[in-house]
Parts: sequence; C-alpha cells; structure tokens
Amino acid sequence: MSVMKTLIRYSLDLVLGSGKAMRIRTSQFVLAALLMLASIGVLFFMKSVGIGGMGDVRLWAACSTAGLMIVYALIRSGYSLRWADPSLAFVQMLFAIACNAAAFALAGDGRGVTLPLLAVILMFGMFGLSIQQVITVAVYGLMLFAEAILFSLLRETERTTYYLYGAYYFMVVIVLASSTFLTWRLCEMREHMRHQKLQLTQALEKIQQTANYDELTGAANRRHMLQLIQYESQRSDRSANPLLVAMLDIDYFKRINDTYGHQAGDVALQKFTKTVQEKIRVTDTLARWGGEEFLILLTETELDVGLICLERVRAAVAADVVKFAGSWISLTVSIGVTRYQPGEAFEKTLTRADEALYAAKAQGRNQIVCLQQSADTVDSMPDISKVKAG
Ligand SMILES: Nc1nc2c(ncn2[C@@H]2O[C@H](COP(=O)(O)OP(=O)(O)OP(=O)(O)O)[C@@H](O)[C@H]2O)c(=O)[nH]1
Repeated sequence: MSVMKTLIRYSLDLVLGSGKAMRIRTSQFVLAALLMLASIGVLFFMKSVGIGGMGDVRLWAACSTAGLMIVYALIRSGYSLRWADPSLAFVQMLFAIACNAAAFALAGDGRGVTLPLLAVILMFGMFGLSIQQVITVAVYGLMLFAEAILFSLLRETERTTYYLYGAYYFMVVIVLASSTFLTWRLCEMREHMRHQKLQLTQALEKIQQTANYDELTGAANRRHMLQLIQYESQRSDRSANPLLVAMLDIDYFKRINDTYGHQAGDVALQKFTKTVQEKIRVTDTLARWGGEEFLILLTETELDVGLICLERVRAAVAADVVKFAGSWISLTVSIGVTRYQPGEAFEKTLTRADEALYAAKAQGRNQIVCLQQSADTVDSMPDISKVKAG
C-alpha cells in the first residue's frame, strides 16, 4: 500500500512538479487541458455520428494538442519563470479562444456546442488577468469569431442562415462583454482588498510599535523590557551565561527643563537615547524605564566587558551636546550596574541596580557604580566599586 502511495506521489511530482507554486501552475494547466481534451472528444464524436458540414477535425485536434504540449513544457521546465506571468494564463487564454473559434468554423451543423466553451474559457481569466488583458482578450475574441463566422458563411447558400450567424455573433458579443465587465469588477475588488490588507498591516505595525516602544524616544518601553527580562533571565538560568542590568539616570534633568523648557528636555531625551543606542551592541536593549531613567539589559556579558561598554556610554553622553533653539545643552549620566544571580527573583536584581545608581548619584554623579551583592545580604556592607568618578 505504502509502495503504491509512494509511486503515486512520485508520479504526481514528476508530472505536476513538487514546489507549491509550480503545483498551482501545472494544476491550472491540467484543468484547461482537460477542457480542451473534452472539446476534442466532442468534435470527434460529432464527426463519427456524421453531423453535416464538419471540416478537418484531425488537423485541428493535432494543432490544439501540440499547443497544449508546448504550454506544458514551458511551465513544467520552469522556462516560463522568466516572464511576468509564469502560469501563462493570458497566453493560454488566447490560444484556447483561437482553438474555440477554429472549432466553431469546423463544426458545421454542430457549431452550437462550441459557444458555451467560450464562456468557460473566459471564466479562467477572471481571477488572474488584469483589466487590460481582458479587454485585449475581448477584442481578440470578437475578431477571431468574426473571421470564423465569415469563413462559415462562405460555405452557406441559404439566406436564413445569415440571420442564424448574426445571432451567433450577437451571443459571442454578449459573452465577451459580460466576462469583461465581471473581470473588471473582480479586479476592482482585488485592488480594494489589497489596499485594505496594506492598511491593516500598517495599523498592526503601528500598534506593535506603540505597545513595545516609547513614543518620545523610540527606546523599548517598560512593558516590553519586562518581557525581555523574563525571557533573558530564564535563558541565563539555563545557560549560565552572565546577564547584566544597568540603570541609567540623567543628572540634574530637572534643571534642563527649568532652564530651557520642557520641549528642550524632550529633545535632550531623544538625543540621549540615540547616543546610548549607538554605543551598545545590537543584542543589548535600552528601555525607557520612566521619566529620565533608562535601563540597559546586557546579555551574555561578563561584568568587566559590561563595565567597558557602560563607560563608553557614559563618556559619549558627557561628550555630547544637545542643540536646542540656539542653546547648547550638556548632559551627564549616572549608572548603576549589577549582575543577575541565577535563580533569583529579578526584582532583587533591579533593586540592586537601583541601589548602585543611588550610590553613583550620592558619590557625585556622572559615574558608574557596580554593586555585585545587595547591601542587606552582605553584612550590611555593599561591595560597591566605583568605576569612574565624574
Ligand atoms: N522634558 C521632559 N521631562 C521629563 C520627562 N519625564 C520626566 N521628566 C522630568 O525629569 C525631571 C526629573 O527630575 P528629578 O527626579 O528631580 O531628577 P534630576 O533633576 O535629574 O536630578 P538627579 O536625578 O538627582 O540628578 C523632572 O523635572 C521631570 O519632570 C519627559 O518625558 N520630558
């Protein structure tokens, strides 16, 4: 049974291709080919039962089949991939309409059966063709059927058949006009849906941005940072990789607001964020923790390396100036850093970072203080190492 299944799967892969896109193209082709083969069968049947006035059906069938084989070879070999429409839907439609018009001319008294097929062929184009292509198909169809009808009329002598051919042509016009109108409506609906999808994607991106990032500075917000902290602390527990947390607070920020105004303070916060982000690694995250307080999460970072990075941040902020309304504003930052101890509640890590920051402020600001263990767990003597005096 499984051998049978494998054999069927292998045969299908061979005939239809294994990739999803190729499968869609070849399956569409198979559907169109089945329609063509059914038409060939019907014409041979009519010929065999002696319906009058039928032309050379065999030549027509040979040309139609050869055309089908060429289309299949182009799609299945992947050659059609170099064109804008690899499924060759437009080309297949033009070819099918030509075969249909030729069948109309050849079918003699049985020509009536070919017209419903024209409607089916046009249905194939409704979902994929552009409106320009459909108009081209309609004009092309009108021309080919006019020729087919003229060709048939040349062999007619009775006057009443002129009216009958007039009625046939009228039906061809109706079928082509209706399919063009319906395809135009479908194109409009597709365009509308594409536009709505784009708007939804943009709205979703905006919501995600607002949910995770601070509007003023573009740094991660507290909520997003808490999620990252949970993820990274669990990872650190498992891998034993060091995880550092640094709390940053801009020094005397109130003075900036008071001296230059709140807007200047906002610009300073934006500039500060940019400067810090330029100095940390892409794998580290800067978040606005609140007001003028920020947090940096340094993943897989040993303390000595982290201190070098933070010193880079401190120095860059101190060297920077914020230009606002003709004023040059200088900033400094105090930083408290600590290492996450595997298994501990992260609140404890944050408290330690806060204690280190407090110490940095108390010791004169514009400096980094590292606190490796909490003040209340080590004989009430915090292991505070001052890294850089301001
Ligand atoms: N412009 C602006 N100011 C803010 C924002 N958030 C907080 N602040 C201000 O930041 C200032 C923080 O002041 P403080 O907490 O007294 O601290 P500080 O002046 O920085 O002094 P130290 O931290 O002790 O060095 C307050 O004036 C807040 O109004 C903001 O989004 N924009």
